[in-house]
Amino acid sequence: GAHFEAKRQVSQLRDTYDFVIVGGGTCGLTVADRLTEAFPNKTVLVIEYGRVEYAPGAFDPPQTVWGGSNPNQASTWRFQSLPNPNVNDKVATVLAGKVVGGSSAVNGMYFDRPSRFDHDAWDRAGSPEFDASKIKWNWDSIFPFFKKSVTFHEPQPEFVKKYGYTWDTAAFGNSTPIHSVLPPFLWGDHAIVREAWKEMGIPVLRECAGGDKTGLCWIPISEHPLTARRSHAGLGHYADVNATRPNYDLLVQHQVTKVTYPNGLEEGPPTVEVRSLADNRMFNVTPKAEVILSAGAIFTPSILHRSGIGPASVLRDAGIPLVLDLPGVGSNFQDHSGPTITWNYTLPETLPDPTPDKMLDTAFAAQALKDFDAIPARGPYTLGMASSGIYLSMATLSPNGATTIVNKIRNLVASNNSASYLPPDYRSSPSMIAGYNAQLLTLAGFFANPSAPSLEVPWHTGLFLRLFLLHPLSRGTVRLNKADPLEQPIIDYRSSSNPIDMDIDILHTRYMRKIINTPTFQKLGAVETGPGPLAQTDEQLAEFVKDSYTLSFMHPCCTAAMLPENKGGVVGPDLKVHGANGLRVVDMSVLPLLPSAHLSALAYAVGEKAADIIIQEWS
Ligand SMILES: Cc1cc2nc3c(=O)[nH]c(=O)nc-3n(C[C@H](O)[C@H](O)[C@H](O)COP(=O)(O)OP(=O)(O)OC[C@H]3O[C@@H](n4cnc5c(N)ncnc54)[C@H](O)[C@@H]3O)c2cc1C
Repeated sequence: GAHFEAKRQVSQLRDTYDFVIVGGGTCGLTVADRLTEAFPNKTVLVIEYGRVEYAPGAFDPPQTVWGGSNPNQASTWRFQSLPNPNVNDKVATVLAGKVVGGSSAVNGMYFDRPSRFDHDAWDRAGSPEFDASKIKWNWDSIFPFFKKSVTFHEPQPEFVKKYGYTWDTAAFGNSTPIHSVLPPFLWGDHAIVREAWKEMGIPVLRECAGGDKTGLCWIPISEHPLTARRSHAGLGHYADVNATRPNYDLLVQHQVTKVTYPNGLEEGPPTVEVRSLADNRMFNVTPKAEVILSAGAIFTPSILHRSGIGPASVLRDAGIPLVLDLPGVGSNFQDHSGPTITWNYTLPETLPDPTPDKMLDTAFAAQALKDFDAIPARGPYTLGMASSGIYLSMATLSPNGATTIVNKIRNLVASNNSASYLPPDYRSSPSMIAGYNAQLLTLAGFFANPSAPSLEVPWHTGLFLRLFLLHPLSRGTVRLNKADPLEQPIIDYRSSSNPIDMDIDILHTRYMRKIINTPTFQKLGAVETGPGPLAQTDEQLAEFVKDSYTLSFMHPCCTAAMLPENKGGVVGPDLKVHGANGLRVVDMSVLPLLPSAHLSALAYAVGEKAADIIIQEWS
């Protein structure tokens, strides 16, 4: 099922649809699958910008196993942000899938889940306004949908023995053609860093997908257990189900430009304006039931902006007539980011075999290809971007540091000064300021909580560790490009615009560099190269952080947040846009806060829960 055809082209569109889903990505196809399954008599149209493509995995041949991004990757958007003045004017590069399957078809396949605290915070952030809603997004309410959203395949006993894999099947539902595995191969040095982490006192956890994840985790990757080829939404939620769903239509290579309310916002669902990429022809589709925006955290706010739904001042500036003033649209932008520490082993001959440089050996590389094409597949090409990760709370890795940071955040809120760190174009919005203050207090609570992670470090192979700032305090924006509003929006990360983020990055660096002194690293003659032994003061470490900073780990989110309107929210717990009838958002825009995990497992779970909400409403 790796290659598949779009079922219906534009000439075959039906006269009417019940649901129109904008964006055939991770969330959009999950919802489409569930709606067409639950409602055989209702029709669903998914409109997708990209096309149907084979989507290779993170290391699908013929590329080398250690080199950069996959040259065979399915189509992606590549966005360049504005420069970030607080990080040496660096520009973030952020990708997103432009293909059926969306970002699940191009991502690194690392398949971790957030912690229970992330989800419990969503409910708290919506309180008291959302308290009356029957729909909850706390951990207990979303966990069943995490389980439902993936089929986990237990590793073969030989690999359990070889690598020491552990897991808990109770965390998985195993009823969906979205697959995850612990890979049948790890590079020799994978065990080195795991061992060093244990020596640092980091607890080893049996399973991290059940809500509790402060410790050292095995992380599954999203691929098929037999072929080791990428498992993604375009396969699991379209190709694998579509033959039995005459009510499921997919229209590829079409861009949704905007939604309109010809009879006013009360009279939904809106009309969807569509542009054919082949000939620029424009046409409209008006569903009977709902429009669901699932274009991702960068394009969903752009569609809303073009529709006149967004911050009044921003729309005025862009020359777009205001339909609905919602300051949160394209605001509250967040992404994971962080510095990278590096080292050398001065006794490299003692590293356990095999190491990735073996791929330069013709016989080893040829065998790797053969192993990848075997059933079940084996060897280095079965890997995703990482298979282990640590998730540590600030209160554990630096109790004093955490107290200082928590106090700084609380003082910032108490002194009414937090707005000065917000983007200028929403600094004066009372709802955005109220929402930001509530978020800051929630994050202070995370940092004080010994069980809520603040730092993630995923691990694969090599001589570097990337230190993910899981909960940034800085907020950015996604705004229309006035020169060409149909193309890429202007993305402003504003990284470290709240200086406390830099304090946290420094604290994470100070902690993680201790790995060099562990017995395992010392046995290998490990020498720190970044930050390097000369960097000791906060000022020196700040320079290191800026120099080595990755501004985006490709997890843009939160630009149409599930929050009350008076806290800068765009959607309610039912995912309906505040004040706009028949319009929902279901994608990574709706997160109020970045979670302590990469986003794809969460995107599937949000899609599953959203589908459940919609099904209940229309049953
Ligand atoms: C390179 C990369 C690496 C990543 N690595 C990981 C990882 O290892 N692990 C992990 O968990 N997460 C990872 N992520 C993040 C994760 O995959 C995404 O956050 C998640 O898949 C987003 O899901 P979504 O449904 O919000 O959006 P998407 O899956 O991106 O779907 C949006 C869809 O909307 C379509 N679209 C956009 N605009 C329009 C329009 N106007 N009209 C019609 N269609 C439109 C797009 O083409 C796309 O198909 C990575 C992401 C990227 C890009």
